[in-house]
Amino acid sequence: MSRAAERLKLLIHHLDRPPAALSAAPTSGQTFTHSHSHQLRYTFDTGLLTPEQRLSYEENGFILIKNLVSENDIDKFRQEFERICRQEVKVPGLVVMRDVAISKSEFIPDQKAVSKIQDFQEDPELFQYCTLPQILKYVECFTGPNIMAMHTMLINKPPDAGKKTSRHPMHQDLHYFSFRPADRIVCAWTAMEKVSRQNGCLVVLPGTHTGTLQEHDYPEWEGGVNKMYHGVRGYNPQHPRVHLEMEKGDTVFFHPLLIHGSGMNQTQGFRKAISCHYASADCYYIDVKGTTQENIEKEVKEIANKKYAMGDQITLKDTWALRGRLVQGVRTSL
Ligand SMILES: CCCCCCCCCCCCCCCCCCCC(=O)SCCNC(=O)CCNC(=O)[C@H](O)C(C)(C)COP(=O)(O)OP(=O)(O)OC[C@H]1O[C@@H](n2cnc3c(N)ncnc32)[C@H](O)[C@@H]1OP(=O)(O)O
Ligand SMILES: Nc1ncnc2c1ncn2[C@@H]1O[C@H](COP(=O)(O)OP(=O)(O)OP(=O)(O)O)[C@@H](O)[C@H]1O
Ligand SMILES: O=C(O)CCC(=O)C(=O)O
Ligand SMILES: [Fe+2]
Ligand SMILES: [Mg+2]
Repeated sequence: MSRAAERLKLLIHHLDRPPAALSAAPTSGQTFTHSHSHQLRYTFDTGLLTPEQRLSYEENGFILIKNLVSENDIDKFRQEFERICRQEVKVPGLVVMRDVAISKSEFIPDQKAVSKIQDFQEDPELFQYCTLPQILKYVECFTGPNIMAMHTMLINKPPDAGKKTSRHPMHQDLHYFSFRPADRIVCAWTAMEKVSRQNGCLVVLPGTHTGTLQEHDYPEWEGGVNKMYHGVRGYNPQHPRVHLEMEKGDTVFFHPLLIHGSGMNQTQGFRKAISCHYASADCYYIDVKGTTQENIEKEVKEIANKKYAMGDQITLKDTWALRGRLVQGVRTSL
């Protein structure tokens, strides 16, 4: 038995009972409230993850799986993205974002102006990504069997226009989410081409998923910041960083409290990745009033109002309930 496997056995005890009732409103943000202090808190044994992989996720908050999505699938996603940019297909609910540095420019051809599309749950071609069986098999290790696709994104990080606006500040995705518990949420992020430090790969601070949700706000960057690109206020700059260089099809799964960002794209190409945030359907919504998430709720409300004239009654929770789609099991709560 390997060292990791032995350690795991020690840690587990009688583990792999299902997590403590998720829908019972907990008073703390923790899923497990047993007396055992050395339990695996972040993963389930479905027979897929090796002991080493489970330990690694428990300790680091992310796991990288090489070559998980086929070239053929990725090429299909790329083609659909290009059709959307050329406005050959119209997708209900889709949010299109352009980089702030070029948003006012008149000289950029259409398909190059799009830095990110969000909420493609109504595009059958792109949504296939969220239902890929090989992705869901991993997702289940973090969420359990009832799985909702909550947020979808295709990121087309543009060549930096010279103001460093192509960077994504260090943040925790949980800042945007009004559902819990955090441990039953996971992001799958797949490189659609080789991503390197040069074109702005993901940068993560391993282990930060064991902390709490931090206060987020716009970073004070001279060249400007994209809409809603909030960053963690005062994270420790000494914390070790890991640059996740990946090949086309490689997929990283990471915890929503993991502090991460992405660097400047210093190449002339548009660095592409596709991602989905999944949550256990057994999660529950929270009211973010009076929390550090009030600032993002306000912005989302403004955008939802501008786009759909939804009135002031809409909450962050409503926008998530509308966007979420069941991809496996039963829609129990979310
Ligand atoms: C059913 C309910 C649906 C609710 C919809 C709400 C959607 C919000 C999305 C919520 C995202 C949260 C999910 C996060 C989950 C994981 C974590 C991900 C972290 C992120 O990536 S968050 C960052 C992404 N943020 C966004 O995508 C924000 C949503 N984007 C937009 O609303 C629009 O793209 C935007 C930026 C407002 C542009 O609108 P649009 O009207 O299409 O653009 P115009 O050219 O007309 O410009 C209008 C105005 O905005 C300025 N502008 C344009 N682009 C940007 C930019 N990138 N940054 C800042 N400002 C921008 C532009 O200059 C214009 O300004 P004026 O002064 O001239 O009016
Ligand atoms: N001066 C800075 N202040 C705040 N955040 C930064 C700063 N520089 C980089 N970041 C953040 O760190 C992450 C990586 O950005 P950056 O482009 O600087 O890459 P890097 O990790 O420094 O790598 P390289 O040295 O290759 O540029 C991004 O999330 C970015 O927003
Ligand atoms: O730069 C990227 O591809 C990832 C950005 C990110 O972390 C996010 O949108 O939440
Ligand atoms: Fe993120
Ligand atoms: Mg740097």
